Amino acid sequence: MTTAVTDTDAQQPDPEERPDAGTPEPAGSGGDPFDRDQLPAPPGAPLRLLRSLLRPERRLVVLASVLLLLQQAAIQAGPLLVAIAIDSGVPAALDGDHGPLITVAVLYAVAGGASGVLVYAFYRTLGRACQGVLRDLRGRIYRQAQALSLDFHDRYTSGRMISRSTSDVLALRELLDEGVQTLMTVFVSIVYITGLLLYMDLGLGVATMASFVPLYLLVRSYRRRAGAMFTRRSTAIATVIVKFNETLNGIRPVKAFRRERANDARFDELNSEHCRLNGGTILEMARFVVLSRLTANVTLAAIVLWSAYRVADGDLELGVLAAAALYVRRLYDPIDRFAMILNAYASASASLTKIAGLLAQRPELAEPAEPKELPERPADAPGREVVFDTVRFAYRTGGEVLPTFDLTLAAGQTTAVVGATGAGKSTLAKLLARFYDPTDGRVLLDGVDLRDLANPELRRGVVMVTQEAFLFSGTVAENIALGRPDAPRAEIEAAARAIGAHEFIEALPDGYDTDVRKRGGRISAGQRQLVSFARVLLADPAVVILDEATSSLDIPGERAVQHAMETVLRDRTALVIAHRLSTVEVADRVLVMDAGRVVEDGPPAELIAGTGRFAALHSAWRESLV
Ligand SMILES: Nc1ncnc2c1ncn2[C@@H]1O[C@H](COP(=O)(O)OP(=O)(O)OP(=O)(O)O)[C@@H](O)[C@H]1O
Repeated sequence: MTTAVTDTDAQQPDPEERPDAGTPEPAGSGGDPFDRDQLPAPPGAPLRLLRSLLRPERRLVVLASVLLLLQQAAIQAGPLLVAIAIDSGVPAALDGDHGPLITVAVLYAVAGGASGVLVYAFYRTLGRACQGVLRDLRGRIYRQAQALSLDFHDRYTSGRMISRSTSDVLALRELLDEGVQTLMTVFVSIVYITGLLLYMDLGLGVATMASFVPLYLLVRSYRRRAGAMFTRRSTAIATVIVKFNETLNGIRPVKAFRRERANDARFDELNSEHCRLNGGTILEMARFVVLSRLTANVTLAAIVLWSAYRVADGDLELGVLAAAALYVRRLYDPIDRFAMILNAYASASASLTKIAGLLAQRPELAEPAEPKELPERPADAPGREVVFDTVRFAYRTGGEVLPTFDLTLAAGQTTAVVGATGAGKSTLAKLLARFYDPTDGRVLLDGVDLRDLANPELRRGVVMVTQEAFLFSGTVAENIALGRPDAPRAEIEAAARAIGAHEFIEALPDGYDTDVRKRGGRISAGQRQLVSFARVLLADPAVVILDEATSSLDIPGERAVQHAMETVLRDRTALVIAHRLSTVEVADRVLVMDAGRVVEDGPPAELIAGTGRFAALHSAWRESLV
């Protein structure tokens, strides 16, 4: 994949968009899935994703399960010991034999202590496994974000991507941090308690099991009602994040056009929608808590009453009644937390579905299975030949931009491309940089199709410098060495010197080691361009594509950039989207584009001497300079 040495796209505001807050459609229900917050994923993808995330942590999960089984065995022994104390210990003590009662008391204390230690070990072990899952998931989303093509990003927008890696991962974290532990504990305790009740008294065990039926129905209805709400809530929060991100990305136009009030109003609307949906989920939860508590209390009362009559009839021992009351209470105790867990589960499963949809996208610009090598070239060879061979291209979301395009750029030649806005200049450059693949035809570098080149080979071959030189966090030296991170300092400095950036870099607080994002490391637009040119010089690609900045710099700044640009273009094949007369004048060849076609092509002097569009453009340019 071609390296964009400087990247403006990351800073461009997203197009205005509104991912259907509150009205989610199921995936695959027609229309462009990119208009919705949820991309379609193959059936069962969320579950497969979860399994694949858990697989590397399976040892920890098994260990945690064993610890939980032991801990629950210890804690659930309590009521049984109480029953033994009441039914055997107390009568023996009344007869003067205190042994059984003391033994039971000691066992109770030991079980309590062991349960404490085991629960700590269980939380620690499962916590480690969950952290591993989340780390893996964040890594996958990040790698996927980088792997997917520009075409994907144009449509998906960075706000949604951020929402996937923040609020959606957070939803999963909430489930994993607490929910899973509670869920496992509840499940194991149900098994133990039911088993113990059945062991102590068959009738009690069966009655308790029967009481699960209404609870199960309640849980099922809650899940059904809350599930849809959670999907809508998670879409609504994604919309809030998208809006926030868009405003921050476009903070300059926001200020320039005084959009603050209008943005506030729109943000309030989205924020309120999220709050409304959040309120709805809370109400659902309250309903569930009330109904489930009612069911639990009625069941408990019924079981105690029935058991009391059986004790009175001599059919049941008093100790067993006490133990049964304790067990049934324990059984229903986590019911409140259960609602929270179900919430966390619904929220996490909505998020997991969205993440699975994103991860299911296949990068369109895949690396070739059998990459080809570029032909050897002498060290002093001036670049490589570029051929657009019957290329046609249409963006996914628009009509054809380049209808059947043929063009050869000779090795070492600098070609300036000019033309009206929307003529297709940037599209041409992006095809050469392999940000996109042609819809039809081929782009060849020294006779090799760009699609057949492995990423490192392509990176050595073609580099594109976009308009606003983007600096990544890190030092100036690291920024220059972006295309060759292992370059020695001497070479980094040599590149900076050749470009004319050395002096200003030396004048920074820490010279080449100045962090560009820290105080004192602020670098002007012209200086950023010089750094990005030094980057290209150090990466030394055979072909360089330059999208010249339209913003005018001051005259000394412009001269410095012009000089640096000439250094970068020397001895390579260059395609420059030119906005300055001085650039066009140093080119070997000028292409005038109109509606995706080359309408004039020739050396600048020849075109200027003619009567075509470039001659007219050129004289208008000259007049504007006078
Ligand atoms: N990501 C995209 N998705 C859909 N259509 C696009 C996309 N980018 C550009 N286009 C369309 O392709 C056509 C050519 O655009 P392109 O950016 O190549 O023109 P340009 O000559 O570079 O214009 P400018 O000088 O304004 O940058 C335009 O009609 C534009 O609307």
